Amino acid sequence: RSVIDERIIRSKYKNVISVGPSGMFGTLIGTFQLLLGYRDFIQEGYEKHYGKLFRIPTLFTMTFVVTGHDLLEDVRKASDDQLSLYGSIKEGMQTDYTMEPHILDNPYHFRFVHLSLTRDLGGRFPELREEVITAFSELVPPTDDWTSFPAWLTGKSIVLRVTNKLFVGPPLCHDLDYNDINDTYSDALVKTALIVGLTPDFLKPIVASTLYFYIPKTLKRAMKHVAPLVQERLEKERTFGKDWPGKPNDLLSWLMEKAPESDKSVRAITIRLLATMFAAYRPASMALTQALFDLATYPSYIPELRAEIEPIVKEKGITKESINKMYKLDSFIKESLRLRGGGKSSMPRKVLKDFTFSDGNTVYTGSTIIATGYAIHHDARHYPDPDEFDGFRFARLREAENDPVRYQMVSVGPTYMMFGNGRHACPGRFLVSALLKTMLAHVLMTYDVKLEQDDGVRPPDKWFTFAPAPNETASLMFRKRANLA
Ligand code: HEM
Repeated sequence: RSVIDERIIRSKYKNVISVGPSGMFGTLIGTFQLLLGYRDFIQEGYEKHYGKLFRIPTLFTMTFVVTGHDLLEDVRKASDDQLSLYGSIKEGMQTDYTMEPHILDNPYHFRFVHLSLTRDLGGRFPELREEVITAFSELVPPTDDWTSFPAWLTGKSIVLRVTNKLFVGPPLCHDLDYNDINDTYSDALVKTALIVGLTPDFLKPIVASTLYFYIPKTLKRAMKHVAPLVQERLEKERTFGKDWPGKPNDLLSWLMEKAPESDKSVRAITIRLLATMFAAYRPASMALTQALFDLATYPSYIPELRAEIEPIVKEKGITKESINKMYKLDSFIKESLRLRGGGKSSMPRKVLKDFTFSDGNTVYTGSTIIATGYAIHHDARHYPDPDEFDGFRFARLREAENDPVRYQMVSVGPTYMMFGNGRHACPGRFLVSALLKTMLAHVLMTYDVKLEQDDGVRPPDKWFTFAPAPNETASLMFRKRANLA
């Protein structure tokens, strides 16, 4: 859209509350503030105009922030052809330039998470638990003396390995180079998307091709690992038939079988593998690292968590059923997610058709709307002492209301936005809840954990555009649990 079109569209919005920069120079500044402090406008708007729609202009886009229960419900109920998650990912991740044009016209790879992963979770749990235990024993070997491990790197490595067990299976899920490629690819995507996103449309192809070189390079590296595996599985299929004995139940098999014929090349399959991993491992690694930081920062929770976990594990071991009973642990992790996550910009939706909210405001085609999970999670209307870490907050609510479902980690709603809300709420949350509880239960049973510095100060989060991320450089200390034989 030209700048003139943009100004005409903006004039239609003059009745919607405006927050942040205004006027031509204001919007120019606003664009730079996107990188520097744009998220503060979102917070400011939320605090001043709670329950209303407000807009924040930048040079190339108009972002609308939805606040309060009723407007969030409007978004939840809207159809995909009005408000589109994929449209906003396409724009936010600049997928035409960073992944594959049209990848989000048919994101069939996500259906693996919706259909296969979640449905088979119970049956697959024992192998996942084994992978968690082996990953910890190799990456955090229990020692008699305190040993320091880089928290973010270790958290990422464990999550990549366990998730890749479900995506490509062994031995590739243990391959350090392949796991590193998944990490590098995600990092390259985020950085490239940010720069291309700030570039005017007519320059995007040029800018993308300049920056793009390390995405194809990483893709080629990944294809070198995936190609022989595809070949091997195709040969087995030719020899033993479609359902050959020992056929792995993973994303790779799923893609080889379910991808449209035009997408059966190694390249197309590898892109979908990497794209699914991008959605999965980064938020899951952040959640694990943050929960470990919280365990080390607030050690007073450890005895009560152990008192909950130990008898359950003694009776049944760590199983899908037994982790369901660990509701204090569930509460602890959920509180960590609430306090550290959500993002100032969450649940993004691209407006594909003019959309009128229940308060009468209309947003026009081409705009973007967001909610602000971080502000919601830090709002005293929803959470008393919202900036405090209260590990058993949700466990107490569950007990007080005798409601085993409403306050669990996987339950979504307008006051808990970690996994979004509505038909696009994260389908991986059932897996991630099972994984995080298994990991934390294993850590509590096997190790003592503490901060590297004995000052009780939690390593500060690092903000990247709209969302806080765990401290990347801090380490955590582990040792074999004191009374463990
Ligand atoms: C703590 C970890 C995770 C967090 C915080 C998280 C968060 C989210 C959020 C906020 C959304 C968008 C929801 C919306 O806009 O309404 C989403 C979507 C999605 N997530 Fe997750 N996620 C996590 C882990 C995972 C994992 C492990 C997987 C895969 C195994 C996964 C797969 C997906 C997919 C496929 C979508 C797109 C849903 C759709 O197509 O409708 N996520 N996630």
